[in-house]
Amino acid sequence: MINLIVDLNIQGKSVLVIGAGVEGTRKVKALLGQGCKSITVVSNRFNRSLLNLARDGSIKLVKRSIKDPSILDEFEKPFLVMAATNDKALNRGIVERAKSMGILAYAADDPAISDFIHPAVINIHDTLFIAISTRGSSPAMARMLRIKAERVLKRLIREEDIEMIRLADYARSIAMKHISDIHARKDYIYSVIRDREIVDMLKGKRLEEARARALALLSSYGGSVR
Ligand SMILES: C[C@@]1(CC(=O)O)c2cc3[nH]c(cc4nc(cc5[nH]c(cc(n2)[C@H]1CCC(=O)O)[C@@](C)(CC(=O)O)[C@@H]5CCC(=O)O)C(CC(=O)O)=C4CCC(=O)O)c(CCC(=O)O)c3CC(=O)O
Ligand SMILES: NC(=O)C1=CN([C@@H]2O[C@H](COP(=O)(O)OP(=O)(O)OC[C@H]3O[C@@H](n4cnc5c(N)ncnc54)[C@H](O)[C@@H]3O)[C@@H](O)[C@H]2O)C=CC1
Repeated sequence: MINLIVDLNIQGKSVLVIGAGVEGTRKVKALLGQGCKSITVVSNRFNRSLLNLARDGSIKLVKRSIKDPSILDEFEKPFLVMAATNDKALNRGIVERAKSMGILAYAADDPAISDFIHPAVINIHDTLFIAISTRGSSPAMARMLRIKAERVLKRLIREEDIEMIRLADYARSIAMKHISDIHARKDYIYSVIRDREIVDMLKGKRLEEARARALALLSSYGGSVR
């Protein structure tokens, strides 16, 4: 299997999750922080944690014993369908039907037919995300290597690197407006992230000073902000 690793943006999109057991619940929880327009869960039973999420309005539950993939026709066309029942044939049928309707589709038990799989993710301060995928060969190894890599990466990637990501985000948004040449913008960004003074300021948590220095560097690349 060959997959293109991407970082999927589902903000403002509607998602339909089918099957609300252990995996379905995990998928719903992963979707919660993604700013989806709606998360609808269809299943013949629901656990306490999903019932609570439905009560506070975070998700919508539809209790239904599903016979076949035509269940999809009963809903407004979502952006993404995630099949997570423990019935492999049903999951496969749902994915096939969703695909034929032009909907992005995933089955928790079938990486070969899914449009994507979930890698193991190292989340560093909600700013840097490192994905580890074995492309379906061994989820357990993806998890184990995630834990191993986490120990090393959390030492290697320091707080000032994370602060630098935030500063570079600020610097490049300014550069987009004030430096017209793309090559000059690139040189400018590298001058910011390699600047010893800025690195020291970030280490010392002097964030305002670091921003000011980043702004001052603009003038050497044809831009200036008054
Ligand atoms: C294809 C994929 C589809 C997808 O879900 O996207 C998939 C499929 C399946 N997983 C199964 C089992 C397990 N999954 C885990 C754990 C994780 N599974 C994840 C991803 C993926 N799992 C995708 C491939 C990713 C890749 O290859 O790299 C992780 C990385 C990310 C996440 O899910 O968030 C997360 C770790 C997160 C973390 O800790 O960092 C464990 C370990 C444990 O629980 O301790 C086990 C038991 C041991 C084992 O089987 O390895 C089975 C049932 C097999 C059966 O019936 O026996 C299937 C179905 C099948 O393969 O048919
Ligand atoms: N992606 C991953 O990391 C993993 C995937 N899996 C796979 O995910 C699948 C689901 O596993 P679990 O969540 O542990 O199972 P589960 O038994 O906890 O949940 C299945 C859910 O689907 C519902 N369901 C089943 N048939 C239905 C129907 N016809 N109509 C309505 N609802 C129906 C059940 O009521 C239940 O809520 C399995 O096929 C398993 O192989 C399992 C472990 C990890």
